[in-house]
Amino acid sequence: MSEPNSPDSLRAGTESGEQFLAPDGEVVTSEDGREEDLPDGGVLEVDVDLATVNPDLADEATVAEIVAADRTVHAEVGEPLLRMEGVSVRFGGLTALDDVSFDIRRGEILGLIGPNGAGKTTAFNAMTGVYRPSSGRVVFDGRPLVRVKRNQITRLGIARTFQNIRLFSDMTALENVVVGTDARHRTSVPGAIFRSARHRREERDAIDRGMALLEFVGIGARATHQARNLPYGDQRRLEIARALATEPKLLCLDEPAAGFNPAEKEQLQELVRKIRDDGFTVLLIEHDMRLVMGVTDRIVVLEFGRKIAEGLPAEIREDPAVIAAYLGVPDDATA
Ligand SMILES: Nc1ncnc2c1ncn2[C@@H]1O[C@H](COP(=O)(O)OP(=O)(O)OP(=O)(O)O)[C@@H](O)[C@H]1O
Repeated sequence: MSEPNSPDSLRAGTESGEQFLAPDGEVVTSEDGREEDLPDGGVLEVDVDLATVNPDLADEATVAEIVAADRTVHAEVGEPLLRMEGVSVRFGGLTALDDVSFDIRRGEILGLIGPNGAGKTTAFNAMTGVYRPSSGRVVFDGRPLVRVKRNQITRLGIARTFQNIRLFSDMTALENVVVGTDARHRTSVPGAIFRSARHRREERDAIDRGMALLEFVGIGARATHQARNLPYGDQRRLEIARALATEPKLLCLDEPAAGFNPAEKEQLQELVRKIRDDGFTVLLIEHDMRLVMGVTDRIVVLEFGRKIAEGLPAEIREDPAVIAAYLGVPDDATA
């Protein structure tokens, strides 16, 4: 499903009527294409004095340490974190995903590729709780997702970015990220209103972590810029920072390089590697084959809703079924 790539797509909910997960895990409906409201009636007050932000954030190792997720993950590194087990998704008479099985292993960057209409987005939606499989199941960190509501997915540890950038466009970059860290806060609404010591501490931590996240993705200097005024590439980075703010066990990136020039794609590769090296597991759906081949640890290939190949990038590149599926794609795009 191709998406517009202009900054105009910054406005949330441009896919009319579609529901999506807000950073606090609530389901937000944006039927009329307007920006979504603040979660929980605007409890959030982010009034940031950057002078108070941790000076240690100039140090890359400290930044990486703050950004790393503080979560218990049951899967060991290299073991399956998410399992697609014989998943089929049907829309009326159309089988968009047909008995598809594969694993995403903890600590890897898995690429999910395939020609247009192959079922990538459908698979992505099945594993992020947007679609319930017609048959088969998705198991995430040992827990079947069958009865999990969409608004629990973020809390369970799956974060995603969208083909169509979705940010709080009137908020600053830092505020956008702090909203994401807020998804993991434990303070009650009364706690927030009376600004309890715990709430103040959480707020300070959230701002520290928010700044670290912005540094991590390379836009620390733009912390106080309104999201709508950021260059397109920085908006994409901000989306990734916001997803990381929820401390996900699995980060799903849906065509993060859409609209990027070659230099930006190169930088994105570096960022995705850095995210993996910081202990996150990454699923990458991406059309740009050069980027996919250059950054992923393993690749799963779909065609007409079926898995036709799975393996290391070098194996996938040589796979006759994959080559046949991509016939017509110019050589330089697959190099
Ligand atoms: N909500 C829907 N209702 C009906 N058909 C759908 C729906 N979503 C996807 N499809 C169909 O399912 C098939 C797989 O679509 P999907 O978007 O998952 O493919 P994709 O690999 O992500 O494609 P692209 O690379 O173009 O984004 C296509 O034939 C598509 O038209």
